[in-house]
This record gives sequence, structure tokens and C-alpha cells, in this order.
Amino acid sequence: MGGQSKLLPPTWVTFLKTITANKLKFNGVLGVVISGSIVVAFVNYRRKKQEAALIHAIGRRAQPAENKDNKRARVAVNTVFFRRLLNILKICIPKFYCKETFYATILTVLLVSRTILSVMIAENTGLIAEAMVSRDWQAFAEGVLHGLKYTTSVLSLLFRRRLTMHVNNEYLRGVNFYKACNLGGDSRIDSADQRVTADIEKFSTAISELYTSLSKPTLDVILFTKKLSSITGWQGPMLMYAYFFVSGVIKKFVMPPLGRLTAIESELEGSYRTAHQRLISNSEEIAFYDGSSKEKTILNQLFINIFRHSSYVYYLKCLIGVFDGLLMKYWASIVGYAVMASPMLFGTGSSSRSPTELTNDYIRNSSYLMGLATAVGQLVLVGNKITSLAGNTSRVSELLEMVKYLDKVGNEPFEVKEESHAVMAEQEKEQFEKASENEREFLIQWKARIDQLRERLSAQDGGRRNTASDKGGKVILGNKIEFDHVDIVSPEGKLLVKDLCFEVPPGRNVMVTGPNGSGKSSLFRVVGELWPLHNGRMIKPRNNDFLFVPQKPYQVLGTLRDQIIYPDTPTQMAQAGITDADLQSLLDLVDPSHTISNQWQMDEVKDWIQTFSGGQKQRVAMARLFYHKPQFAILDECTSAVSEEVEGKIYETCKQLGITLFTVSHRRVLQRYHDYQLRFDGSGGYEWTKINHEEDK
Ligand SMILES: Nc1ncnc2c1ncn2[C@@H]1O[C@H](COP(=O)(O)OP(=O)(O)OP(=O)(O)O)[C@@H](O)[C@H]1O
Repeated sequence: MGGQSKLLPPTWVTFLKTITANKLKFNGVLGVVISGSIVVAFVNYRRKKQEAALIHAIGRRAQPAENKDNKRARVAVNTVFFRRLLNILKICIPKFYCKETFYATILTVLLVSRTILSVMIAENTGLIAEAMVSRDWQAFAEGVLHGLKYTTSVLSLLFRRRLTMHVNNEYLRGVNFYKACNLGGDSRIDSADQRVTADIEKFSTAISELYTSLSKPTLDVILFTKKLSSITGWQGPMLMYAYFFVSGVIKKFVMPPLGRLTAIESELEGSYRTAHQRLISNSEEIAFYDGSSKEKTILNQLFINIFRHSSYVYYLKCLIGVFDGLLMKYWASIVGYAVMASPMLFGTGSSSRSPTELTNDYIRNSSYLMGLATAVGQLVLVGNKITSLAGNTSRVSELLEMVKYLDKVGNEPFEVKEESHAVMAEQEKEQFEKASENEREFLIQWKARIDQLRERLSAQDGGRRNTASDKGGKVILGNKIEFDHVDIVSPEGKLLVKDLCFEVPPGRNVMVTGPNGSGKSSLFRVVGELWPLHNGRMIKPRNNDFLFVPQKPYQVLGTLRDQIIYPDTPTQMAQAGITDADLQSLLDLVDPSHTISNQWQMDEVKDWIQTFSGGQKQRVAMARLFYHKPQFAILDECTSAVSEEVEGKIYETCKQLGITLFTVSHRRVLQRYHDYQLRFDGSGGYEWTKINHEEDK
């Protein structure tokens, strides 16, 4: 703008020179500071992005193996999103005459009233004569605001009700809930509970708030565009919009995918919730395994994933805020000068106006320009909300689409991809016979190694878990299990067994029998100190000298290795000098036909509860027992799903490893592996007998 312009009259040139010089002095400093911060922030952003990818990978290890990349690519504001949104909105507002349209109409009326009121208040503020009236209006406006909040919440609740009812209808139709969580291979739905509860709630809140936050800036944009174009002609606002469009395109390329990040956030929340759910439903098994420390590590890791991801998202949102501020305020004001000069540039301004008049015009025009920029800025923020909504929409839609898909194709036969590895019992018998010589040697070595390790560890810590309070009866640590005049009482006060007395030295196996609900498992809840000792005296080994193998074998979140060593961690395993080859040998003892190792590697992560068959779960539980090689083990109906050969092998191996067994079972055939029988009669009485193996034969 140096020198005399031929295009502009001299008064315009003086005016523009003054305002640009002043503005640029201030903006120059501000611009350097902000642009510098942006560079620093972006460098940091890239670093954090890599970190988040790593964290995300850790988070995904706890998930069932699935190919979510395609789904991920679809979490954006695109046609898929709008199609999905429309489908969900059809569920939220199923017909014209319904409660939802009624509340949406009230909301619209309130929103328009708010805009009209704010204009009226603005026009009257400053007029002293109208001050009282203005105060009344302000009170009224506050009332409208409360009404707006209330109506938005009700609308969100109504949407949530519609969606929840619809999803519950679809999800619980026939066996759809089973199909959605168990079938579908790689596209199987994870954390369905999180989707049905929290994600629907988030979606409903987001969509009803979006309506409120979209309407005001839209009305403002229309208003200010009209006012600006009446002064600058249509070219002014067009120039402004061209700028907003270009900056929008830049933003799309530069900014991270908020929708996808929102979906990941929900997914991580879902994993954390599911892990807590597992803890609740497997609490007894975990307590028997003394797995609290391992479970705590898993839960903490899952929570840390949420924490890191969320702080990363907050950080990005802050960065987006700075970027939006720059686009909408700093750079927009520079474009604004061009807009203000547009009457001259495009020949729509008057050249006969004085500098004072021009300054007045400038002040008025800047307020319109400011209004327009603010409104567009608010729309940009709404745009960010829409991007987040894309994440919520995808979570809800995936569940709906999956259920619908499975409902349609769920009865079609499964495609054969690989041959089954199942082995007939006779083949297994042969393999057992073949393997016996090497195994005997391995077992002798294994026993020696673990005994040595145990000695070292017990010298260090004296037991994994300390004995609980012995308020009622007396608990004494010893090298045997002995009950001396003990009553077994359930938490509800039912006397299950009265005055129990027996003694089991190491090396003598006991079979515990009795009718359902007679107190067989409860006996071991007392031994494991899950239930307090009611009275009498109990001598028992330290908690890390015995292991409980429950009816429902527990599978932890993690690798195949984690299943065998539970509740130990891979670090503890490595410190003990135990290798994957050792684990493989332990697994081979009960799975000589490799039904497990042929399918999965030690490092493989699966949802093992869903993946293993009943027998495979029991085999892994036995490998776990051999891994820990406790002094005493309680086998609670835990060999029902394996063949007689495997069962025989389990008892044989326990004998070789020196594990004394308590077996809870109704099957007489197992008597041959035991020395005593403890029989509960179901009405408080019991019988303690020595098993006569001659009679048995
Ligand atoms: N946590 C608990 N709270 C209250 N009562 C319980 C609890 N656990 C078990 N009981 C009750 O204690 C009684 C004995 O249960 P227990 O599990 O010891 O039976 P069981 O002999 O092992 O039966 P089954 O052969 O069916 O496994 C049952 O009546 C059961 O309802």
C-alpha cells in the first residue's frame, strides 16, 4: 500500500494506512508468539501421536483379535456418518406426532426466543430510560435459558429411551446377543455392554446438545451476512466465506481425526468396564488363585490407557482451540481488512466520504465482521462436536449393524477354512504311551527346580497371602491340612457341616463327595480363607503352598502364556528361569496331541474364555497346576470335560510332582487315585473313611 494508489481515493489510502499500521504493530507481536507456539505444539503433537499409537497398541492387546481398520476408516464426517446418523435419527424420531417432535418444537421456539431476546437486550442496553425494562428482559432471558437446558435434557433422555428400547429389542431378539458377542469372527462386537449403556447415553446427549449449539450461530451467520452485504456488497461476505472455506480445508488436512479418537476412547472405556465385569463374575476363582495382584495390574493398565488417551485428546482439543482461534480471529481479521476495502476495490463504496465518516463506518463494519467471525467460529466448534459425534454414532451403529447382519446371515453354515485338530481318545492314548519316558525325566527335573525355587521364595516373603483374621476359630500354619471340631457355616448363617474333624498328611489324596449344596466347595473356601473359620482349629499350609482348581477354569486377559502361569507375570516367570519351552512341556503332559499348541503361539492374545473349548480350558488349568506345583491342590470337579486318559495322566503327574490332592467329585471311578473319602450328607453330618483299593478292584 505504499505510495499513491490509482485505484483508491487519497482519503481511503490515509485511513487504511493508519489502521493497518496500528493493527499490524500489535498483531505482529501476537502473530510471532502464536505462530511460535503453534510450531512447538505441532512438534509435540507428533511425538504424542506416536506415543498414543503405542498406548493404543497395548490397549488393543486385551481385545479379541479383530480387524477394525476398515471400521476405523469409516469413523469420520462423511457420507457413511450421515447415513448412519439418519438411520439412528429415524429410530429416535419414528413419526411426526410423537413426544420427541413436541420437545424439539419447544426447543426451536426457545432457541428463536433466545436470539430475539438477545437482540432486544443489546438494542436497549445503554438507554437509561429503558433500564428497568431491560432488567425484566434479562430475567426473562434467564428463564428461557433454564427452559433451554431442561428441554435439551428431556430430549436427550427421550432419544436415549427410544434407542435403548430399539437396541434391546434387536439385541435380545432370539439369540442375537449371543451371535453379536460370540460369532462374526474378526468383526465380532467388543464391549457390547458399553455400547448398549454408556455409548447410547453419550450419543443422545451429544445429538440433542448439537441442535442447541447449531441454531444460534446459524441464525447469526445469516443475520451478519445480510448486514455486511448491505454495506460491502455480496463480494465482501463472499471473500470472507472463501477464506473460511480455504481454512476449513487446511484444518481438515492438519487436524487429527477427532471422531476416531472419540470411538477409541469409548472402546478403551469398554475394555476397562469389561475387565471389571470379569472380576465380578470370576471373583471366587480369582480369589482362590490369589490373583488380585495380577488383576490389579491388568485393570490399572487398562485405566492408564484411558487416562493417557484422554489426556492426549484433551491436549489435541486445546491445540485445535488455538488453531481455530487463529483461523477465526487473527487471520480472519486480516482478511477482514480486505473485506472492508472491498467497497473501493469492487467500486461499490463512495469516494466522497470524509476520514471521520470512514472511521465510523470502519467501527460499525468491524462489529458486523466480528459478529460474523464469532458466529462462524461457533459453527467451527460445533463442527468439532459433529466430528466427536461421528465417533459416538459409529459405536452405536456398529452394534445395530452387526446385530442386523447376524440376524440375517446368522443361520448360514460357517465356512470351512482349516481342518479340525481334534484328536480321538484312542489316538491320544497312543501318544501318552509314546511320550512317557522323556516326560518322566522332565518331571523329576521340574519338581527339583520348583522345590528349590519355593524354598528360596519362602525364605524371602513367607507366603503370597497372609492368613486372615482368626477371630472365630484358630488358624495355624503347618505342613498338613487338619480340621479340629470345626463347623462350616455359610455367609447366610446356614450350618453346612457340624463338628468336622479330619487330618491329611502330605502325600495322601482325599476325595470329597456329597449331594449338591452340602458344603464341598465351602470346605475349601474356609481352607483358602475366603470364609472365616467359625470355630475350632484348622491347621493348613501357607496360601502359596496350595492351589485351588475351580469348577469353572478361569482365563485371564492376555496371552496363552499368561493362561498357564496365572497369577504369575511373565517377568516373574523369567526371574524364576522358566522358559516357554518348559511351559510347552507342561502343556504337553495334558495335551500330547497338541490341540492347543497347534493352534496358538505362546504370545498370542485371544479372548480365551470364548476361544478355548471346555476340555482345553481344563487342560490349561492343569498345566497351570503343574507350573505352580503346590504342596496341596484342590480339584473341584475340574476334569469332567477331559477323556479318562487325560484324567489318569493328571493324577499320575500330580503324584510324580508330589502334589497332595483333594478332589471334589461324584464320580466313583476317581476313587482309585485317592486314599481317603470325606462324605457330607447334606444335613450337617459327614463320614471320614479310608478307601479300600482292594474292594474297589
Ligand atoms: N457366597 C455365598 N453366600 C451365601 N451362601 C452361599 C455362598 N456360597 C455358597 N453358599 C451356599 O452354601 C451352600 C453350600 O455350597 P457349596 O458350593 O459348598 O456346595 P457344594 O457341595 O460344593 O455343591 P455342588 O455339588 O453343587 O457344587 C449352598 O446352599 C450355597 O447356596
